[in-house]
Amino acid sequence: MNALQVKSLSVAYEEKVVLSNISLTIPKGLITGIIGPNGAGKSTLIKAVLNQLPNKTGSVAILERPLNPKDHIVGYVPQRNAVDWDFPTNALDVVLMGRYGHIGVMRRPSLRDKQIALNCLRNVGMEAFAEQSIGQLSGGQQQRVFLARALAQEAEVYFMDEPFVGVDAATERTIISILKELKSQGKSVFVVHHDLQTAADYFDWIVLLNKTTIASGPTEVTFTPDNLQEAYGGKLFFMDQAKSGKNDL
Ligand SMILES: Nc1ncnc2c1ncn2[C@@H]1O[C@H](COP(=O)(O)OP(=O)(O)OP(=O)(O)O)[C@@H](O)[C@H]1O
Repeated sequence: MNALQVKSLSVAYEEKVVLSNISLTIPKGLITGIIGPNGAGKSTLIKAVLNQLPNKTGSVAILERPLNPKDHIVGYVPQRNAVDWDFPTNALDVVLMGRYGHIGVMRRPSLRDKQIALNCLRNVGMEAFAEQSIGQLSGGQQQRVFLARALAQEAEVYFMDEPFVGVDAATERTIISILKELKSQGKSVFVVHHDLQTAADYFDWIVLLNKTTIASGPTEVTFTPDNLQEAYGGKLFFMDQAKSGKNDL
């Protein structure tokens, strides 16, 4: 079964076309990295797949079906800077929002929902911060809370937009081990990622993007100097520089 199938997807913001003729077929049960330079359209691709953008053509299927908001099969972790962290709420309530797909926005969460939410906070090492205002958490702690919210959705396919940005090494390890745990449960995870040094370790499958698809396939096939050169153009360096860490593109 395929986790994601995209056919001839194009997206424009007003007149400006930012994604052109994207076609992808990605099997279920993998951790996929979506990689490309700034402005390549990585976030736009996720938003288009999640039906959040009006101006698109082409088709998208998740687990072989068009996205149906009532299915709750998709979990989303937005970019951290896309979230209003001054919103007056605590960490537990943010995680409970992940349950709304199951309980409905008008109903009160049950004890079981609260237990699931607390469990998810525990999984990301944030149980002790359940009652803390989200605005008072550090960037990495906020990211962990958002990951917990996605876990609370109990989705089948996860889309995460740069979950490793601004987090320390311990948080990064926590996040990657959670992604691997999701994979071991047969779930599929899509991650927008910038760090080429870790990409080959983290991902089973890589989509290289620059306004259109440069490559999509198993990491060992797609993550090659030629494909990276094509995706990053003149901004690219050499693979051995990627390995030495001089890769912050
Ligand atoms: N709401 C918007 N209105 C108009 N243009 C937009 C909007 N959002 C993104 N764009 C443009 O679309 C293009 C793709 O942006 P997008 O954020 O998808 O790229 P990205 O690959 O995720 O970039 P980054 O790595 O910098 O986060 C960029 O040129 C950006 O300026």
